[in-house]
Formats: sequence, C-alpha cells, structure tokens
Amino acid sequence: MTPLLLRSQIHALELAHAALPLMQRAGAAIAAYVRQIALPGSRLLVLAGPGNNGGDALVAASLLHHDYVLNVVMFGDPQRLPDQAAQACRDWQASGGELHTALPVLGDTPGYALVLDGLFGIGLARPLQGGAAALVQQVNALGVPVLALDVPSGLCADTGAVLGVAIQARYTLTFLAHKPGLYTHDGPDHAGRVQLARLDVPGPDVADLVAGDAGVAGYGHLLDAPGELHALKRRLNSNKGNHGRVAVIGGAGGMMGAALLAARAALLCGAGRVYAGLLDAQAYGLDYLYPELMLRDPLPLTEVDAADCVVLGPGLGQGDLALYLLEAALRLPAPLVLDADALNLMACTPTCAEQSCARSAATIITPHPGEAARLLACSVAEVQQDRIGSAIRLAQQYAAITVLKGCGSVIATPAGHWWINRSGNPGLASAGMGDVLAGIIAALLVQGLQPQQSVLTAVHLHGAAADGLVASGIGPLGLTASEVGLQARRILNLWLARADAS
Ligand SMILES: NC(=O)C1=CN([C@@H]2O[C@H](COP(=O)(O)OP(=O)(O)OC[C@H]3O[C@@H](n4cnc5c(N)ncnc54)[C@H](O)[C@@H]3O)[C@@H](O)[C@H]2O)[C@@H](O)CC1
Ligand SMILES: [K+]
Repeated sequence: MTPLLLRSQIHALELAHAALPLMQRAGAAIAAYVRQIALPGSRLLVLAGPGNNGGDALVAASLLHHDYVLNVVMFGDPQRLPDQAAQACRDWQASGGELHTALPVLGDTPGYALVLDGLFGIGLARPLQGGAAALVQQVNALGVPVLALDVPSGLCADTGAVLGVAIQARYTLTFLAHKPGLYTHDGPDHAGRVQLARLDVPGPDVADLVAGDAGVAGYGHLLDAPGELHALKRRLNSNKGNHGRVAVIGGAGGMMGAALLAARAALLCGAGRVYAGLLDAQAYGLDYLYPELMLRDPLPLTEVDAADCVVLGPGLGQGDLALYLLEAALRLPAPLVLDADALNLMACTPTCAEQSCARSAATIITPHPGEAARLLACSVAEVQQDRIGSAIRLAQQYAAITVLKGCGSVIATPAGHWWINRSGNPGLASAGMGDVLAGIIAALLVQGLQPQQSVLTAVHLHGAAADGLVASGIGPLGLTASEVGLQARRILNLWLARADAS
C-alpha cells in the first residue's frame, strides 16, 4: 500500500536528505511532466509564491524557457525568498526571464495552454486572503488546465481542507511522497489526477526512510488494493456452517429497507447464514426478493446470541427497545458493527463508551461526518477539518475500528493506524449505501478475515463496486445501494479468482 505522509513527516524527510538537490529535481520533474501535457511553443502561466514551492516553479520555468512562451507571476517579495528559491529566481532572471506582479493582460495574443501553480505547497500556514486569494480566484476563472505543484495552493496537505480558497487543478505533481490531503475531503475535487515524483530519494520505500532515518512514525496508507483474501478461499468440502452467521438488528417502523439492505449485502458477500431481527411489528416474515434471509423478531436474542457478528443500527430508530438492544449488543462476546441510529444512541448515552472499551471482541463503528460530530460532541465542520484526527479520536474513545465515511473514507484503529480509501465516487452519496457497507464488513468477518482486514477490504470493495458500476454507465446519478451490493459480490469473486491464479 502507498504511504501517506503528513507535512511534518515530509519536512523530516527533506531534512534527512538536505544534501540532495531536491528543488532542482522537482523542477526537472515538473518540466518533464509539462512536456507531456502541453505542446511546445504554447504559452504557460507560471505562478511562483514566496517559499520553496515558488522555487520549484522557477526552476521549471528556466528549464522550459526555450521551448514555451512563459509568463511568470511572482507573488511576494523576491528579495525575501528562502535561499534555494532565491537562487532559482536569479537563474530565471539571468536567463532573460521577466517577473510579473499580477496576471498579464494578454489582449489578442493566444491564451494560456497551462498554468503551473507554485504559489503554496506544504508550507501553507493560514487561510488565503487578500492578494493571494484574489490571484487564486482569477486563475480558477481563466478556465485553463492547471498543474498544481506538490499540492493545489490553498489546500491543506494534511487534511484536504480548503483554507479560504484553493486552486482547482486538473493535474497535481506531488513530491517525495503522497499527502493525505490529496485524497480526502475537498482534496480529490481540487487535485485532479495525482502523480508522484519521488525525486530519486534513495531507498526502497520513502516510508522506511521516514521511520528509519528521520525517526518519524505514524504515517498512514492509501487503501488502493484489496489486501490478503486467502481466508475467504473455500474448501471443496464445506457447508454453510463453515461460512459464518451474521445477525442484523434494525428495521424499525418505516425503515425496514435499511436492515434488509445490510442483511442482503451480507448474504451476497458470502455469509453462510444471515438473520435480520426487525423491530417493526408490521414487518413481513419473508424477504420476497431474498427468501434466503431469516427474518425474526429482535427479541428474544436467541439467533443474535449465536451470531458470529452482529450488525446493529440500520433503521434501528432511537426508542427504548433500540437502546435496550444496543446495551445488550455491547455485552455480546461477538464482533459488533455499529452504524446509523446505534451511533446516534451511543452519542447521547455516555455509558456506551465505557461499555465499548470493556468489550473483548472487535467493535467496528462506521459513522458519516454527522454521526461522527455527534459522537465527538463537535460540529460537522470540525470533523471535516481534520478527518484523520477525528477518526483516530473516535477509534480511541470507543476502542473501535472506525470508518469515517465520505469522500476519501478514513479508517482508523485505536492504536492510531490510519488509511484513506481511494475507491468510490459520488454515486455512493445516496440512501442505503452505509447499510450495504455494514453488511459487507460483517460478511467478510464471519468468513474468517481478521476485523481490521475485513474493514479495509469491505471499504475498498464497496467503493470499487460503485466505480465498476459507474464505468459501465450505471451512475453516479441514480446508483442504488442494491446495485452496489450485487456488484460487490461480482468484484469480490473476481478478486478471489485473481488471488487464486497468482
Ligand atoms: N524543502 C525541500 O527540501 C523541498 C521543498 N520542496 C517544495 O517546497 C515546498 C515547501 O516549501 P516551503 O516550506 O517554503 O513552503 P511554501 O512554499 O509552501 O510556502 C511557504 C511560504 O508561504 C507563506 N505563506 C504560508 N501561508 C500563506 C498564506 N495563507 N498567505 C500568504 N502567504 C503564506 C509563508 O510565510 C512562506 O513564505 C513544497 O511544497 C515543495 O513544493 C521541493 O522543492 C522538494 C524539496
Ligand atoms: K502549489
């Protein structure tokens, strides 16, 4: 899996390799990338900011000078540039290059083919205001493709939050290592297609260098592959009893669909037996589309007691029975997946955190940002400003593997490990998708994947299913949770077959 490094970790890496000509290498990587996406002779707008991100842009400008028409806009005082960037600026001027202080008016001359955004990188320290914000807005309004250098200016490299206003890039060439902010929250909307230039930093893996040379740990990973699925491989001599029992509890009046979606997803992803304990007194005794499901009253908890994993929450409601079931479930020895109303109830029942921390089996919580905010007693905006930190705080508060859903879902463990999922698309922003995810997690868990691996695989699978459907013209508009459950089955089996063949 690809490492994701926070700004402090990148700085540590830079320090460990200060003797290498990293800015020259960044400039060369930019120039090579530009040659792939812009025709020689075309006009480029280069934005150079007051730090080393500006230095990268100026090195690239010098390298591209002979083959392109370049307009370089310097934001900030060139006399106050840091040393290497100041040298890059002198080199640019020595080669006959000009520095503009504002966007040049082009008049009748042909427009820009590409903008190179070297305003701010990982040194962004506060929201953009005044001249910087105005420049970013002007550039976004040009409607010209932008190549962001390292990070789109205005985007926080750690969190993916827009600080004031941010460059809307079509491409991002990022240096040394991938940054989490490019993959979660507003990052993907601003970064466009991301490519890494490792700048020939020696060693097999940047993360090894960070952990080893610079002594910095705690980096995360981009969840861009399904991981080890060996435990799902079935023996020829197997029966349904070998493939686990899932119990889904939820489906109060008017919300039966949520519980059925979770239960169906568990069935489709291979659970041997799936029970659905429905709170709705009017619930049918049969799921006519999936008669394989066993629909029950949630009380007594006989089947629930015997389940290998319990999913509690889809359509649960927040009445007395729901709270009773939550407290009973927290006492069960089986792994527990808590979603939706189970999380809302936990947020307003302080003893639940204590109960959750006392459990011996795995607890998994899958909040969306609204549920996370309730659990953390803060605003949704605060959760979103720091999705990784919020997921880790929740994981620790409830001793639970946590999936903070949303663009670039963040998975975190109580030990502080974290991942950002790369699969998925806005088609998943519709009703029932979370129920399907909860069902998939439970199905993988009861078939023998470890809890952490079940969660990682399920989150990636859920997104990959949506991506597969969109690629075939189903969605993003109108993509349904039922379709995602079916497609998840298909992809999971393809992954298994691929793992088998290799
Ligand atoms: N240091 C190194 O070894 C390397 C650095 N590289 C580049 O250098 C970048 C980091 O350079 P820096 O640490 O100099 O940081 P930046 O160039 O990202 O920006 C820092 C400068 O911007 C100003 N600033 C920050 N936020 C502002 C705001 N909201 N409004 C106005 N001014 C603001 C700061 O006062 C400072 O002058 C990386 O993103 C990367 O592009 C690369 O060349 C690779 C090697
Ligand atoms: K930038």
